[in-house]
Amino acid sequence: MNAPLPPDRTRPVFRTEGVTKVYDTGEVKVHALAGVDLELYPGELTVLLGPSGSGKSTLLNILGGLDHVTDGRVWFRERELTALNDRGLTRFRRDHVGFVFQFYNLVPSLTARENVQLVTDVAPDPMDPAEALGLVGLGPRMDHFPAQLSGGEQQRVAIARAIAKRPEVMLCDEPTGALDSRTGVQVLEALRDINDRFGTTTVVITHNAEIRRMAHRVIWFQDGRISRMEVNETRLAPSEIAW
Ligand SMILES: Nc1ncnc2c1ncn2[C@@H]1O[C@H](COP(=O)(O)OP(=O)(O)OP(=O)(O)O)[C@@H](O)[C@H]1O
Repeated sequence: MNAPLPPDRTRPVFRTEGVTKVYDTGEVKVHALAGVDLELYPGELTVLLGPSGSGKSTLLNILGGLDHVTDGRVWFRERELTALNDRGLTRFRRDHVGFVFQFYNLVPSLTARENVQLVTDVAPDPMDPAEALGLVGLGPRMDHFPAQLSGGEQQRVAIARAIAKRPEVMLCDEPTGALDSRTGVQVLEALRDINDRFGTTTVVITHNAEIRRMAHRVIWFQDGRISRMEVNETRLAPSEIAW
């Protein structure tokens, strides 16, 4: 494998302009995002940090086409996501985005391979499920059911499911949140490996500040705004990160 190229910062994959999100629950209005201007670049692995409620998940859901902005605009390459209807957003998600959440959302009655196959059956240019599971180190466990796998292994099945459709972006919300540090490191290694191999633009939300050391870029949120950004001159491998 050739050494992965550094992110190309001339042509963003995502661009947001003045994104705000207000949740109006009747009695109270919650300002989840209060004007976010951001660019994310091809091949970049970005870690989002910030206190609980600072807007990280809201932004990730908007980038992934799972939620709508209240104001502002979002582009995926040349396409304006904020101009798409629900059907357009569904197609965007299906064709371009792999999601990984804190809880793995695997179907318990299906094996690892069958869980991945749910996605590969409907994707235009998928990997073989066995290949995707091999990439996350689960080749030998392909025919096991979720209940026969550890939390870290189940999360790696979820990652295999997300990458099997060869998405350009991976959006990961607390992917290690339910895991101990040893299994968490294996999950981060799988994400880093996918990012290195395929140049998949990857966003990882975490509460664990140490994880920022594996990122190309770290973005801090505070009160619905970006409060700080930092490019890592040197990155650590997940195995060098301890928490
Ligand atoms: N569906 C919703 N309805 C009302 N308020 C919401 C909804 N979703 C999120 N919020 C509020 O929006 C704000 C931002 O939430 P968000 O989940 O984006 O924060 P976060 O930084 O990801 O937090 P955490 O780290 O705890 O996951 C919070 O005040 C939250 O309570």
